[in-house]
Amino acid sequence: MARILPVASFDCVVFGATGDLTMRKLLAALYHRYRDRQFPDTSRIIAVARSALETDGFRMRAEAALRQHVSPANLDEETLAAFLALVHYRQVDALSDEGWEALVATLDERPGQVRPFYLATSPELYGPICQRLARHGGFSALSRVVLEKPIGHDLASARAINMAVGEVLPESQIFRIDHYLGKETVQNLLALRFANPIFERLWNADVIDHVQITVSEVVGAEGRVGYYDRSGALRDMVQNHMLQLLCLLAMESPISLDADAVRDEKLKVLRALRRFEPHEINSFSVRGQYVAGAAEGRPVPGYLADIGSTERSMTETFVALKAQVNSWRWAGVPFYLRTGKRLPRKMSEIVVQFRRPPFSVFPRDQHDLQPNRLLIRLQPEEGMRLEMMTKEPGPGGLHLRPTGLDISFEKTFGQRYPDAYERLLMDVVRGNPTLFMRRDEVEAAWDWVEPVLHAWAERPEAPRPYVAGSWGPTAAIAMIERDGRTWYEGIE
Ligand SMILES: NC(=O)C1=CN([C@@H]2O[C@H](COP(=O)(O)OP(=O)(O)OC[C@H]3O[C@@H](n4cnc5c(N)ncnc54)[C@H](OP(=O)(O)O)[C@@H]3O)[C@@H](O)[C@H]2O)C=CC1
Ligand SMILES: O=C1O[C@H](COP(=O)(O)O)[C@@H](O)[C@H](O)[C@H]1O
Repeated sequence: MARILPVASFDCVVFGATGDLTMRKLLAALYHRYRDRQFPDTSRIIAVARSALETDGFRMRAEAALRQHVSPANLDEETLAAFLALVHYRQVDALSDEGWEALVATLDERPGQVRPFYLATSPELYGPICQRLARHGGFSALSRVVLEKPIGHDLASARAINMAVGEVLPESQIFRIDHYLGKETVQNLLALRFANPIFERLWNADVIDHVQITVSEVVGAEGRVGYYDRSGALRDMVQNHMLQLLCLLAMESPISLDADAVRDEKLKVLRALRRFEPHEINSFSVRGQYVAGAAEGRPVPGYLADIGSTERSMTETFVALKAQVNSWRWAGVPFYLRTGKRLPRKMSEIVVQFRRPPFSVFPRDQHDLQPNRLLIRLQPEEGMRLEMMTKEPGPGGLHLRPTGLDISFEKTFGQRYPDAYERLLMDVVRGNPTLFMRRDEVEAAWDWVEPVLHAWAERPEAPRPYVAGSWGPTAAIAMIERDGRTWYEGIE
């Protein structure tokens, strides 16, 4: 059974409360934690945005969002009503000086509460919000500020944001969230690697041939087109989620699970990533953009139609990269990263492919020996599978075939677990930053992706088209096949 460890009473101020992230994820996350009685009734959720709303009007929106995003099995009317009673709305424009005193006065009604400020707004507002909160006396020793990803648009803007926030708060009170770090299987990577010596002994270039990380989505850019068209897949997914996964796979054992010990090791990986030279970009990266095709059996428009544009857009909705970590452990082991919208299915998977046997006693013309693979599935149905060659049971000679040793977390542990936002929000209240990104990590990640962004910006050719519902441009397949390898298309 998952143990629910209660947290202290808090006033969680959510900036960007009328936005997509709050409505789809944050309210539902807080509701679930309340339903499990993880936080007391003395807590409050103070929703903030520019929209002219009263608390009652916001509660109606919040209720509609919860009915849409919480499964009926988890939505009971009494708990819903009690949860909504904890929600309050304050109208504040982050860029004006009005409304702050009233907001701070609300917080000062309960000075002993933990004060998370969740900034679910565009990153340009992180500095102004923190500076105004400081000026109006909104921060206490129990405050923590949560910054959503991406932090900035490039290295310079990330540094500027980190600087502006760092001027008014110490690093220990800044929580840069990457919700992938809150996913069950992602945390399980630490257990897999550092609680199981059988894997750790094999975790190096002597035994591992290559690693693949795929985060594929069926959805297009719809709903968030303004943001997405300025961002693209490299900034939206690779700079943060995918590099964090790569770090957890490639890092050395931390000296403890202390937040800085873990983050120090991740930082070393980011700094060890081989930087791309401009002339290598075409060999080591592919960018694509979906055109009309199909998703889940239905026709869907292309990206340009989704963003309502008749002109070409240079925004990539797909990216594939071949990364390399310059270290003794990983020398010569490519890490292939691939992510995109409008791919055939929603799946986040890591494939660790081991080397082939150096010599086979089984005649080649009769036995196709597949390499061992460790598949780590983040979603859907979190779990792991070790693929091994086994003899088909029964008489009739020796026939080999790949078989999987499976661990499905749901089947094994059989219960609902808090999702990433639920877990990370509770970590914020506890003041535990282990699963959050430190400033230097974010900047090192930008530093690595920037040469790709620059090289793409300088090239006149648009991202390569791919049909919605396919696995991206054929150039991405060619990129890995040039190395004699193939993309793994997911556990069936
Ligand atoms: N949506 C998602 O799935 C994810 C989002 N993120 C990140 O979360 C953040 C929010 O994203 P998302 O919810 O999609 O964005 P939205 O555009 O949907 O929402 C933005 C919110 O900010 C508010 N806002 C805008 N300007 C101001 C201002 N001057 N003062 C106060 N509030 C303001 C808006 O409300 P109003 O107009 O009423 O002021 C709205 O509530 C972004 O940084 C994004 O990158 C990260 C991961 C996933
Ligand atoms: O941060 C983001 O993540 C989502 C994908 O998250 P997942 O938990 O559903 O895998 C992505 O759709 C979005 O574009 C991006 O901003």
